[in-house]
Amino acid sequence: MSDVICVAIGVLVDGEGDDVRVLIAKRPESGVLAGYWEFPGGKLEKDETLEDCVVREFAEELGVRVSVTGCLKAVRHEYDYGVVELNPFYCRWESGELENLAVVDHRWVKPNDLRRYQFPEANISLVERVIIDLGGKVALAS
Ligand SMILES: Nc1nc2c([nH]c(=O)n2[C@@H]2O[C@H](COP(=O)(O)OP(=O)(O)OP(=O)(O)O)[C@@H](O)[C@H]2O)c(=O)[nH]1
Ligand SMILES: [Mg+2]
Repeated sequence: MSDVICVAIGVLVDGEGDDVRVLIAKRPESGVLAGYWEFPGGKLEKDETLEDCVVREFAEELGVRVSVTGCLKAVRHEYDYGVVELNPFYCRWESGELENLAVVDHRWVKPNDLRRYQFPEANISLVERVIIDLGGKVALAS
């Protein structure tokens, strides 16, 4: 089996309660998974921790400094170009203005609206997890 491609991605969260929003970014219209929406991130470099990787990717792709506040369960997915392991982290904004440096668009979306965007197949369970974590509560009958 070929090597697993190790990737760190960040779920940048802003606001709380009914105002909570998550940042998503659109991949370039050419290359792997062209035009899909994603959580910013990228491939782990040599001698780098997953947390350092996600912080570096936000700086490179969107020009902002973030910090890691938590982690989510890793997901493995087999694409035709190889097996990708996504290592997701919750992040918060620290400084800088968002710019589309290596993405073509970005949006702040309500967790429940994440399902309206086309994410890579590997992200499906992660999107559901984020919706639950960020308050996608089910109303309980009393
Ligand atoms: N960034 C990111 N990559 C994802 C997500 N979901 C997912 O399957 N991937 C896959 O993870 C792999 C690596 O991500 P990437 O293309 O962002 O890597 P990168 O920033 O280092 O880009 P580069 O290789 O052009 O330098 C790709 O195969 C991509 O399709 C996601 O939500 N965010
Ligand atoms: Mg990337």
